[in-house]
Amino acid sequence: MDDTTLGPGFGGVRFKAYPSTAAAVEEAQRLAAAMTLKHALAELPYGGAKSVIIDDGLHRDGSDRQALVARFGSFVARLGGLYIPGVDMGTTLADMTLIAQQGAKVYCAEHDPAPWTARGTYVALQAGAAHVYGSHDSHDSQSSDGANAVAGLRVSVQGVGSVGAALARLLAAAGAHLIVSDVDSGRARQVAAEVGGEVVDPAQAPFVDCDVFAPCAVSRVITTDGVERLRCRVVAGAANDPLDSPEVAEALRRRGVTVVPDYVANAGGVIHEHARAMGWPEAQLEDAVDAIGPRVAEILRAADQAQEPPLVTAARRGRDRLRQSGSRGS
Ligand SMILES: NC(=O)c1ccc[n+]([C@@H]2O[C@H](COP(=O)([O-])OP(=O)(O)OC[C@H]3O[C@@H](n4cnc5c(N)ncnc54)[C@H](O)[C@@H]3O)[C@@H](O)[C@H]2O)c1
Repeated sequence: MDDTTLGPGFGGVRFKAYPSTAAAVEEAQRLAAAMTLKHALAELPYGGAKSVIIDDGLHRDGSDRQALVARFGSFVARLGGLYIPGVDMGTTLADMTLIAQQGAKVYCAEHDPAPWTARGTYVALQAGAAHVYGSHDSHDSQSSDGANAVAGLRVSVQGVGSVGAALARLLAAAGAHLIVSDVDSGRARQVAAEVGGEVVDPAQAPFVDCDVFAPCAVSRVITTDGVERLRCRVVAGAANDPLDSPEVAEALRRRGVTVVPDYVANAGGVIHEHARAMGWPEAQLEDAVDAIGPRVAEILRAADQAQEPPLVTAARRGRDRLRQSGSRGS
């Protein structure tokens, strides 16, 4: 749990192997802090939280996995609604149902948020591409028309799971050239065939010759050492926490690489969950997710003006919202 100023902590459950328990805890803390900012910037009534289940290789499938997820669910139930879990890398809708069966409130048990996360990431990527490369529509440099902003660009998508594959399809339909990668090489080949793209080694995904790098898998994929090796001018993807440190954000800015803040780009999924819980009509949900595009464009312009990384601008705006909301509540 990071912050509950705006409401109960809401954030996904990540099921993944870690080099140590400390590394798992650190990742959960960093991701929870990003969830706080994500909800604040998307104007949602939730706090920031995240959880990880450490994959020890013994509980990946079948009844062993079910027992582990159920145990996790009992723990969440004891928190009495303070934490609302949802899906994240490595967890499924079935896992959320199992957690709910232990008495916990969950999101994502009935509807997969991934298509909405992909849609939001897509409009965020368009906004990043329009900001750096301009829109192909000369009348409106802030055009939200994806075909105009991304047509002809080379986009490297790292991780073509639920979100990455959907994003790749949207980009291909808009005329982008796709370079796809995944540690599951069969999946990478399948998606590449579908979108008419090429496959590269996942470790090389950030460094291939491309205009946009879209991290859609694990966290902290761009490190200080990697900054000089990037060839794109835009980083915009769904992966949470893609930069290794704040220093990397500043180094990228100095190098002329625009990083679209991850927690602004990938908010489509949480907006979708809130919309379902509130019974919003489809058009209201679509509008709220598509509003990510103009929000990103605005943050990028403000960051340029302030000569700071967009992540710094976005974090300040998120904290301002928390402060305003905290003082209204007191
Ligand atoms: N699902 C959502 O709605 C949602 C919402 C917000 C943020 N995100 C973030 O987006 C990212 C992807 O989420 P997802 O739901 O698509 O997960 P997923 O588990 O469906 O897909 C992840 C994919 O990445 C691949 N992968 C794992 N490690 C990799 C590596 N080192 N290099 C390349 N590929 C690798 C996996 O094989 C898999 O195909 C995660 O960082 C997640 O936290 C997802």
